[in-house]
Amino acid sequence: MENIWLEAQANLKQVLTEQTYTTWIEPLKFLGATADTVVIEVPSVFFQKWVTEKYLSMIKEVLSAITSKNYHIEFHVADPQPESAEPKVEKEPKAKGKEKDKEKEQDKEREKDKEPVKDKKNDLVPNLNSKYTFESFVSGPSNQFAYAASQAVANKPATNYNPLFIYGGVGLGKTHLVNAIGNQILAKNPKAKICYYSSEKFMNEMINSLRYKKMDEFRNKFRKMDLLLIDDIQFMAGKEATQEEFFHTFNALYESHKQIVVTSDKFPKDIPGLEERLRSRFEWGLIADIQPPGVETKVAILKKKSDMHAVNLPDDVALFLAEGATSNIRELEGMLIRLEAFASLTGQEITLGMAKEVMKDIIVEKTRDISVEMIQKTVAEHFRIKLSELKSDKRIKTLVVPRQIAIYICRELTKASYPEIGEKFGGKDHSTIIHSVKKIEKQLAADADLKATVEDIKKKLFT
Ligand SMILES: Nc1ncnc2c1ncn2[C@@H]1O[C@H](COP(=O)(O)OP(=O)(O)OP(=O)(O)O)[C@@H](O)[C@H]1O
Repeated sequence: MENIWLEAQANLKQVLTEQTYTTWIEPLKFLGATADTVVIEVPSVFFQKWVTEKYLSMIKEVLSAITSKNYHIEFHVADPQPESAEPKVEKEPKAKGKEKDKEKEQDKEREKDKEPVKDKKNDLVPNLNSKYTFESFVSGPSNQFAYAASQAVANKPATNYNPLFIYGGVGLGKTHLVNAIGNQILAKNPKAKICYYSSEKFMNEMINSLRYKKMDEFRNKFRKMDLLLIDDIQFMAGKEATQEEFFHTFNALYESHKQIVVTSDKFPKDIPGLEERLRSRFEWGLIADIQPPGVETKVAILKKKSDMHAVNLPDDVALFLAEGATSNIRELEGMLIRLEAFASLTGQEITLGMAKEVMKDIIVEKTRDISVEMIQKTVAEHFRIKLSELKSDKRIKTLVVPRQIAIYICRELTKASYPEIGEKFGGKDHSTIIHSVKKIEKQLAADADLKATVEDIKKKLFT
């Protein structure tokens, strides 16, 4: 059994980054095994908690791939002192104030493995994520404005677009773009003083500086920057003292012609609790948005990421993932990594069948959450018609087509039966529902506009 454990570790080494492997998996020691349990020694309680949370399911998967058996894992703590032997993991490059999905947590964990750019000539090591570059960013219609603006700023900082304000929904690439600006400027000028901060980190550091009477140090640090990147400014909303401090930092940098880049999940005017004077300053420069990506851009991102991981991702699989995912690219990446891990752990090529199997919980769960009512509301809004009209029996074309589309999507994305759908569409007979579904199915094969409309509505449902 010990050999099996060593093989499992070797397999995990293939799929985890080197740092994750050496930090979390290598220190795990095989102690013994019974018929259904493997006993593993972990250095500390903290270690055990972390490995259980992050890697236990993966360890079990690998063991079961090797032995075709499902083992329990029992941890034995070598040093039961809580928190001792806590491995030194690079700190999270950005702290967030909001709870995000599990996928994001896993993603954050992976991000911790990424080396910050280190430069000995620079007294302040820029805490940029070196993997977030323009080269690794896929531009498409949804993000090309923000992409071009970021490149312009990176090429000529503090010239035309100062500040640059990038806004967009969760996981759409804002952090990636601001880091890309920093990385490009740093590549050209390794002495450039660059600082990437989440607004939460800015606030926490300010509070600490106040507490330990180090405000001068805090202020000077920011005010000597050539480039200040502040991520997720919306978290400063309602925090008056932080906004006040940031306002002065902003002015000092702006007046000395230093570049400021800010990101947010909303347009400045739509951030409640953001002071007017900051809002108006954000509007002095350029405001660029990132919209949710279309399926083509999602496919391109998947292809790029899989190429970067040197993994062959067939086109049909990329399309399957792109269509099944929401617009959150972090979630899309999570799916890809899961698939790549599965393929690597089982030694198989990635195929559509495998992807469907591996993603079945993720993609089905999502479809299960969609209700007939949600579909009706989304379709009615999309076509700007009343909900009552959508459900009615009126036979005018502007109502019939949306109604049939809504019925088709209900059949595709919910578990509702034909009679149940009929019931929710004003008590229609199930044969009417079948007719609508068939009609749209047939037209979809030939009508690209209809296909785009259905895609668009589905995208809205998943966003
Ligand atoms: N166009 C893109 N090309 C390649 N990768 C992308 C693209 N957009 C996003 N990503 C990837 O998706 C992940 C999430 O992106 P990022 O963290 O930049 O999103 P965000 O908009 O800052 O999210 P949040 O709202 O949570 O702050 C990152 O790993 C990033 O590399």
